[in-house]
Parts: sequence; structure tokens; C-alpha cells
Amino acid sequence: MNFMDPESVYNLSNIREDLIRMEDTIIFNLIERSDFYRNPSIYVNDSDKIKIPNFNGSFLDWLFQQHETIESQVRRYQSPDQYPFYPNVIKESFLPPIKYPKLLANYFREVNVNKEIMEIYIKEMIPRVAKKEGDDDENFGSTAMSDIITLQSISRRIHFGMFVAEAKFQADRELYTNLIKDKDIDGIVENITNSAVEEKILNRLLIKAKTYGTDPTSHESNNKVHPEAVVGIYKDWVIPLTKKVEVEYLLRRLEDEF
Ligand SMILES: O=C(O)C(=O)C[C@]1(C(=O)O)C=C[C@@H](O)C=C1
Repeated sequence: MNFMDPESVYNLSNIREDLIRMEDTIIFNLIERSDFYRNPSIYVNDSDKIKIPNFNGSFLDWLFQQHETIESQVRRYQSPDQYPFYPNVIKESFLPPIKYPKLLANYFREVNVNKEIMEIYIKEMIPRVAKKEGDDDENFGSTAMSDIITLQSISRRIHFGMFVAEAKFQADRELYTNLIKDKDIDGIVENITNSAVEEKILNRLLIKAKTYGTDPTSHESNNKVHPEAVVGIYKDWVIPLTKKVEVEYLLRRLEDEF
């Protein structure tokens, strides 16, 4: 899809094609992260572990905030598929704003589940992916960089739920308008769910994770990241959070009349 061409954005098969491409990025990012220990010290605000001058937060917070401040100045967070983890560190860009056409309802910037993504990533995903539990390998910078790239790729995928939601709304305005008026969350969830598509995604992920994590010249299986871990991450969090974004977006959809 092309953000300058709204019709291409409201096409569900175009959106799903992009979601499939993102699977590759996310799997490779998880494989990169799996090369490091769990390194719990980088996720806690504890000066006995890592002392950061003039900063209240974890080492990951510190590094990620520097990134978002810089990236905001090259317009990263103007793009409708990019949502900051630390909205308060965002700066204006010295570049002129990019003039995107209207793609989503006017409150779309307020739908941001990155806080939840961050918590789940640290508590649930990292333990499933990291090479070794517990021990710090002192690769704090590399590990946190790998976390930033992985979190950004997962966040982009999940917030794509808004394009999915908008496409579904436009395909059946009457149905969704009634559900939204009734605040019928269960009805919305039921209608946005396509179990066959979900099953296909999980089956494909298992094959991709096995393939990408294995040396193609070797016959031995030496998976870098457990393929079942990737499937579990999608099944338990990535798809449910995408649906949560869809529901949050749809529940407010009648605020905007376009
Ligand atoms: O493709 C869709 O229709 C979506 O809503 C996206 C998605 C997903 O997260 O991949 C979420 C819910 C559907 O059940 C199927 C897939």
C-alpha cells in the first residue's frame, strides 16, 4: 500500500500483504535478540545495576528516548504507521511536514498501546527469546539496541490494526455503525475476527521461524529462536493486541464523519 493513495490503504488484501512482510522483519529481529542473554539489568530503574547520570528510568528507557528524540526530528512520528513509546520526548522536525492525505479518523494518534507492548515485551517475550536466562552478559548497549528495533517492528504491526479497522468499517458502514452505537464490543470483536486468516498466519510463522533460524547449508536443526516461541508471541500477544487496536479505533469511529 501507498500512504499517498488512500484507496490502496483501504484494501484489506494490500494491508494483509504488508502484515505478512512484517512477519519476516519481526522474526529476524527476534532472532537477533536471541543472540543475547536476558540482561534484566537494562529493564529496571536501579542505580545499583546501571548508574545513569541525571535520568530516572531504565537503561532501555534512556537509550530508546534518545532514539525517539532524534527520529522525531526526521519525521518518523509523522508517518501514520509510527507511534512513539515516549510521546513526551518527541521534538518538532526542522524538515517541512509531509502532507499525508487523510487516511484515518482524526483521533488516530490517541490510539497508542505501546505502554502495554513494552510491558509484555519485557515480562513475556524476552524470557521466551533470550539465549540465556538471568545472567548479564554485559552487552547492555547491543541488547537494548536490539530491543528498540524489535519493539518498533512489533508496534508498527500492531498499530496497523487501525488500517485494518478502517478498511473493515468502510466495507460495511451500516453493520459497524450499529455495533458502535450499541457499544457492542463482543459484536465488534466477532466481526473483525477471521479465524482462518489467524490460523494461516500461525502456520506460516512456524515454517518461517524454522527456516530463517536454520543455517541453509547445514542439515542439522540449530534454530536460533524456538519457532514455537515466535508462534506463541503472535498467538498470545501480537494478534490480540492488533485486535485491541482495531476495537479501540472502531469504538470512537463515529466521532469523525469521513
Ligand atoms: O487480517 C485481518 O482481518 C485482521 O484483522 C488482522 C488479524 C491479525 O492480527 O493478523 C487480526 C484479526 C483477524 O482475526 C485476523 C488477522
